[in-house]
Amino acid sequence: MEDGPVNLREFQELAKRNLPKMYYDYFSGGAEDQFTLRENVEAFQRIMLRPRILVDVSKIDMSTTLLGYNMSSPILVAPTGSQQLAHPQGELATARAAAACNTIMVLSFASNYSLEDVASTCSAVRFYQLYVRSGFDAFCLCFHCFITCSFEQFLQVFKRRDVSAALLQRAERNGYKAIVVTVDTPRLGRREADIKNKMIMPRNSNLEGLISVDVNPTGGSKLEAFASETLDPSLSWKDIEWLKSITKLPIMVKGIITAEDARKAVDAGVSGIVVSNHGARQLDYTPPTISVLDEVVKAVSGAVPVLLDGGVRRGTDVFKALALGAKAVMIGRPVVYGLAVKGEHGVRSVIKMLQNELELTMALAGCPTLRDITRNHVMINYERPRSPL
Ligand SMILES: Cc1cc2nc3c(=O)[nH]c(=O)nc-3n(C[C@H](O)[C@H](O)[C@H](O)COP(=O)(O)O)c2cc1C
Ligand SMILES: CCCCC(=O)C(=O)O
Repeated sequence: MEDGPVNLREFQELAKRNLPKMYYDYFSGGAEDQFTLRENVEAFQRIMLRPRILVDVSKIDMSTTLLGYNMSSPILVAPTGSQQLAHPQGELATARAAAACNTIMVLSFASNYSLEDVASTCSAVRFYQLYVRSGFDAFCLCFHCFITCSFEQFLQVFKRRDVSAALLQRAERNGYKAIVVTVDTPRLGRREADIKNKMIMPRNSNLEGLISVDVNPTGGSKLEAFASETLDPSLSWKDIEWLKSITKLPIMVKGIITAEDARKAVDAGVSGIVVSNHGARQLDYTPPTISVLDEVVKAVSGAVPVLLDGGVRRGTDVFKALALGAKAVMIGRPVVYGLAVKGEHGVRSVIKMLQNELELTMALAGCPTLRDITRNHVMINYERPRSPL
């Protein structure tokens, strides 16, 4: 008999028992009615598998590459903020676990440990997730925009560049291999549990010395207050161009769920796209990510790798995403639950569990390598099943 949780859902139940309600609600919650939160998971359950038989599956190879970096399987760690609320070792533990599993961790802009601390804790390949932020704390001069923009536009651009540029430089210096720009968060989604709980705003080491944010101590969610002072709602496609101009690192965009935006992203010269609705924490009633993967993959037509996150809880879910054209998937909440249950060891167990499930799925579906997984291995019915009553 196995000890401890045997699947990712059981990790969630244990995490719920281990964590204070405020923190569990923050990690598990979604926006408003949480319709998309449920759908992200349930949409996977409306896709059936079409296994092929009598294929030699005595050896299964799950290894792959992303932007030229080797990975043991197509499962990455998504950026999630404030991991110290789950475990004192926070992002350090997650980074070590990702390294041990030979996968890539995307470190959140909203991490508690600094990107330097995380870099020095392990030598694995890491990406850095960036929110482009606003604020007037320090200025850097940009003559190009001074000449080409109105004064108002100039100030707009001016005010958000310094901190983002500083973070990019630090990411480069500390060996991060790509920048993942999150583009679905011009403002924070309305997370009602956080409002009720008066969610705290934990320490953000990356921003220390760069900005000081005045978070209203009497309001609802402090995280929301922090976000409204920190995130830049004027971010637009031209800023992707600017980011590209100030870093040599490849830039991926995270938060695309339409073919139209996927085409724009390719035109803007990004190196990868993450189909994501931010784990249903931003705009409620967006479609579940797995249901729009197909349209994004078609629009991109192989120009850049397409990743997916949102609701991936089973090896079969990973398989379904790959069958629909994803190069890899990312997991958000399950990692945090693993962290809350058993720190680094818990995160390792979560990643390994999903990898083992994927390996078994590939064997049972007659796919010895990732290349063997095709569109013909899935059957889709995105209609919500009717209640039998
Ligand atoms: C607690 C929490 C914090 C998150 N913080 C960030 C963040 O700082 N930056 C970001 O781009 N996405 C963030 N996300 C979104 C995740 O990167 C990812 O898109 C999402 O969690 C995937 O869905 P899943 O949790 O169902 O796997 C966060 C998600 C959660 C649950
Ligand atoms: C402003 C930081 C927000 C972190 C985040 O992205 C999330 O909680 O979903």
